[in-house]
Amino acid sequence: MARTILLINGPNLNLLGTREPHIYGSTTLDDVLAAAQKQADGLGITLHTFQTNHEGAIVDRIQEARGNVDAIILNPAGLTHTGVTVRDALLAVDIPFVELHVSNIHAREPWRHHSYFHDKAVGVICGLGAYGYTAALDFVASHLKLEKKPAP
Ligand SMILES: O=C1C[C@@](O)(C(=O)O)C[C@@H](O)[C@@H]1O
Repeated sequence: MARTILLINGPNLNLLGTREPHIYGSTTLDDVLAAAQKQADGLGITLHTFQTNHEGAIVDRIQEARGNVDAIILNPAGLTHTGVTVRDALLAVDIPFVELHVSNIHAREPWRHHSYFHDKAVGVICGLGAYGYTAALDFVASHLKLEKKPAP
């Protein structure tokens, strides 16, 4: 069972709730994070959250997580379709992660169908709206079986 979880939200997700609400809904990122924190408290786990509009900052945050985070929940946002460096960082630190999208990327433009993460993710959640964050946290906290890894 994962004890410390890092939730990362990529570019433009700071605008969740006001950004294209017909696609992403009206729940704000603050709402999502408050609900996730409450859920984590109930599950008895530590939740760290991080949002940035900068790819390199995500790489830095993933590197910092090495050795002190059990699992990552990642909404890579637009970097889903371009983010080789974020993929490389996840593989480098070897922390299991769930890929999450608020919208169903497979029902959208063809270029959104490709993800640089899906083949390495433990699982992919997409199209469940803000509930996807609840589902991801519940899965990671309660169901993800973690193998003990030797310290780097
Ligand atoms: O910014 C985003 C958000 C997204 O990751 C989602 O949560 O549905 C889907 C991406 O294609 C898009 O670029």
